[in-house]
Amino acid sequence: MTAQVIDGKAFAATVREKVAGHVARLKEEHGITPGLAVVLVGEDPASQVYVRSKGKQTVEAGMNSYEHKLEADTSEADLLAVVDQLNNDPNVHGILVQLPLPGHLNEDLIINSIAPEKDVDGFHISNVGLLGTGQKSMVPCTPLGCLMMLRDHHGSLSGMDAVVIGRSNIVGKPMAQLLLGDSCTVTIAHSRTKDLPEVVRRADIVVAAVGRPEMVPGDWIKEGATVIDVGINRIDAPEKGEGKTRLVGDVHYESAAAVAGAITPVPGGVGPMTIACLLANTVTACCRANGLAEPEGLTA
Ligand SMILES: NC(=O)C1=CN([C@@H]2O[C@H](COP(=O)(O)OP(=O)(O)OC[C@H]3O[C@@H](n4cnc5c(N)ncnc54)[C@H](OP(=O)(O)O)[C@@H]3O)[C@@H](O)[C@H]2O)C=CC1
Ligand SMILES: Nc1nc(=O)c2c([nH]1)NC[C@@H]1CN(c3ccc(C(=O)N[C@@H](CCC(=O)O)C(=O)O)cc3)C=[N+]21
Repeated sequence: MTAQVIDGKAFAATVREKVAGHVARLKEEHGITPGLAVVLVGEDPASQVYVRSKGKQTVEAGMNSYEHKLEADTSEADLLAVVDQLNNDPNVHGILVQLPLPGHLNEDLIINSIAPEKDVDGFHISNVGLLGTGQKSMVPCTPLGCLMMLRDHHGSLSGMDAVVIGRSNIVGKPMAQLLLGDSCTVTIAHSRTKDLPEVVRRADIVVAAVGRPEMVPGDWIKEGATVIDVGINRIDAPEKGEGKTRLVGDVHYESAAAVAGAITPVPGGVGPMTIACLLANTVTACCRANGLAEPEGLTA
């Protein structure tokens, strides 16, 4: 079998189009422009690339983008003050503090200082609790993007065996909650899991969010399974020339695509969906803030 490629890049473009449509309507009918503020502390080059691309897509969707770039040695008090100012700014409907933060800053403290209704990452403990209890919340962008692709491919996920590799707060755990919400039988695997290959072989749906380049080979994948590769790993690519690099996922694409029923590529899979869902969450937050009906199909 050769897997169907799930084109996250194309799917993300359709999500962004829907977002842009809602933004246009909010402007015309209500005179409101949704705004997204992104806070970047320090100069991590990968983070700078993401932040730039988020800002560009925010503006392309017709929304306002506010970028706050702070020095790497910014104090916790100063960062909290920036978040507080954004919490109180009526033009800002979504706030994202780019992670990871420099080591001297307490990530939990900073994330939990964001007003939950503006927490478009869905990382605030209130949103985590709401998601865990099946209540309306802000849903983390990366797992939301994965869920949208899975629903689009399968229709119903009910009764499917899903294995999520990785238990981080930003990907693995919320992904497992969403799959459970769609009535999958969910296993969360991690670095202490015994016989990971056997666990993964049971899965109808595999979500790999490990951060280890090409760790999951094709012979761990059940014939016909759907593989969602969250990993974004930059590795050396001497074949492209000296000092060149390329992006790979956490799944060994070639061998997995030979047995899977469907698979997301890297790049062009989960990454673009993450940003599209960030824009979607911003529109959702803006509608909720203004007591307006929120767009359908843009959240879980
Ligand atoms: N496409 C996108 O938009 C995004 C992509 N990413 C990418 O997704 C990947 C995961 O990110 P994130 O969740 O933040 O990463 P973390 O490092 O926070 O978590 C990694 C998880 O993988 C587990 N793990 C590590 N090694 C193994 C192993 N050998 N076997 C089984 N499990 C293992 C860890 O287990 P333990 O808990 O036991 O240590 C941990 O739970 C990264 O490549 C990241 O770049 C992340 C966010 C967004
Ligand atoms: N508060 C916070 N929220 C995040 O959502 C968040 C974060 N911090 N920190 C970093 C991770 C990573 N992340 C990505 C988003 C898009 C791509 C993406 O669009 N990737 C492209 C390729 C980009 C490239 O070429 O480098 C693709 O996969 O096709 C990747 C990774 C969001 N993150």
